[in-house]
Amino acid sequence: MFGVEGASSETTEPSRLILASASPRRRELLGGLGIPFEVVVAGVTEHEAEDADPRLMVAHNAALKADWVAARHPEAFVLGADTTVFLDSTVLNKPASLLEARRMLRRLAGRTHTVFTGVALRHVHRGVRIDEGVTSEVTFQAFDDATIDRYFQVVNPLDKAGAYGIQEGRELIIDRWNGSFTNIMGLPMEVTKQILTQVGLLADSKPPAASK
Ligand SMILES: Cc1cn([C@H]2C[C@H](O)[C@@H](COP(=O)(O)OP(=O)(O)OP(=O)(O)O)O2)c(=O)[nH]c1=O
Repeated sequence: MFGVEGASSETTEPSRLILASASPRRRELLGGLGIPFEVVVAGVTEHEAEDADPRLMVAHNAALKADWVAARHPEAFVLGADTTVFLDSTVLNKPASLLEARRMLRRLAGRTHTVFTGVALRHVHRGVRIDEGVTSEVTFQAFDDATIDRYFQVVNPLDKAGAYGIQEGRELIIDRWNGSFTNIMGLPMEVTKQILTQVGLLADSKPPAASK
């Protein structure tokens, strides 16, 4: 986890939550919490450079998406996130073509890389600005081009950072991972739950302390 800063204040305004993301994976993961939310996609251009610091890049992009939507919905909580893959000092974002996707998978094969996700929660009227970051490590099997062909038949790599999705077809390419699985999918739920609990959108799930 990296970079925590937050504040919240009580008002009588009813709480509304917006997910600032077009990602179906983030929608599905947040939906699993059982709290109502809407989706508004931010009209921003993300900063994506191969030589960027991945920690700063995902934090910047998550904040960019959340801030854009929060400025237009100042009465709502807005959650933004950004995910990237990092190997050998290089950021691997979404591939622009199947050829680039193939090159990314060849590069990741047989190696361990890091997945970074930045999460930002905003509420303009309540002065809430919370920024969090999570990393996980993923080790790929050593596979050949025939495996990449099979993988592309089950997974669309083009909308995914690093050209893969841990949630589908992982038996073909992934050996093991360390850390949050949902971080690798695009929204680390452990930290997301913690943030939403902090601002009162989610009930504290910790069992009450035993009384003597
Ligand atoms: C590494 C990895 C990434 N991904 C996805 C998560 C993200 O959707 C995507 C990274 O791109 P992002 O820019 O983080 O997200 P997005 O463009 O899909 O959605 P938005 O910006 O509107 O929030 O890669 C997986 O689904 N599985 C994986 O294993």
